[in-house]
Amino acid sequence: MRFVKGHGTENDFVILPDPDGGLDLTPELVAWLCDRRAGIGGDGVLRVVRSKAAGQDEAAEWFMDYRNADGSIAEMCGNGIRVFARYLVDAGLAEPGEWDVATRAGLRGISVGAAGDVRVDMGAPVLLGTGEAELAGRTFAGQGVSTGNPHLACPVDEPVAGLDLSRAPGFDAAMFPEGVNVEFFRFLGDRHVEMRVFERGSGETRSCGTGTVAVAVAASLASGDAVPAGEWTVDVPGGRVTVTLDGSTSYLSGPAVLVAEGDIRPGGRRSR
Ligand SMILES: N[C@@H](CCC[C@H](N)C(=O)O)C(=O)O
Repeated sequence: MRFVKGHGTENDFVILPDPDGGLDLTPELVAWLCDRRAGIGGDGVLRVVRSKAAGQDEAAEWFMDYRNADGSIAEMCGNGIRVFARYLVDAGLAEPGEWDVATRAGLRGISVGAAGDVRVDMGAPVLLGTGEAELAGRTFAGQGVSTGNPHLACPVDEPVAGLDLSRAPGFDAAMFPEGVNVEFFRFLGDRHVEMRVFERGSGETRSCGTGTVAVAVAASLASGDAVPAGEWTVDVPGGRVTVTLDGSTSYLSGPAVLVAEGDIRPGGRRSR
């Protein structure tokens, strides 16, 4: 089985080319692939499959089958879809330009050149109301936002580097019955924030694209904007992305890098 390894602001993925949909991608296989000691290592898996073969929206030729590191399925991945697009162009499966990718959250518009950053139209964020996260005995108020998947974006006054994200934050399961990705963000300047994230199904990661959009929305509201708006610079442990909120949709721009490729030996899986 071939694989490619890539990342977007160090949110890293194992990419599995499976154009005709023949791969039986079990949760156990995903967890092993993402294991940083026994497998290849990654925050998630991107299976690259034709929409037709996956029973998805054929308005887009390709479907991003995204899985979290624990094997669970998520609707959308903002860094993953940019890496997915970079892979398609690199592999000669798509031309540089503008086209859609199908995801479980619907079609997403890609803008990709022959090299460099990739921009994705992330769609219109949906406000989910306010909630609370518990972290290391402290309670943080946050803004719930859906960017195709659920987020709780919590403003803090201190540098985010000092927060203890070694354990999953607590949250209101009645508000987020399917779980939630929790972000903590601090203002650094005019429409400029830093954030850290604890992702549902993957733990703390060095970036989360859908989370950066949720944070931009929450930061805009916290700034007094009646409607989330503006171009936001979001610093994450793995780099920097730009989020643009234009009232009707949102855009995420940032690096998408392929770093390795090779063959997977499923026989290398350890039996417990
Ligand atoms: N890292 C991703 C988000 C991946 C899915 C998330 N963990 C979930 O379960 O919703 C991103 O870049 O958006």
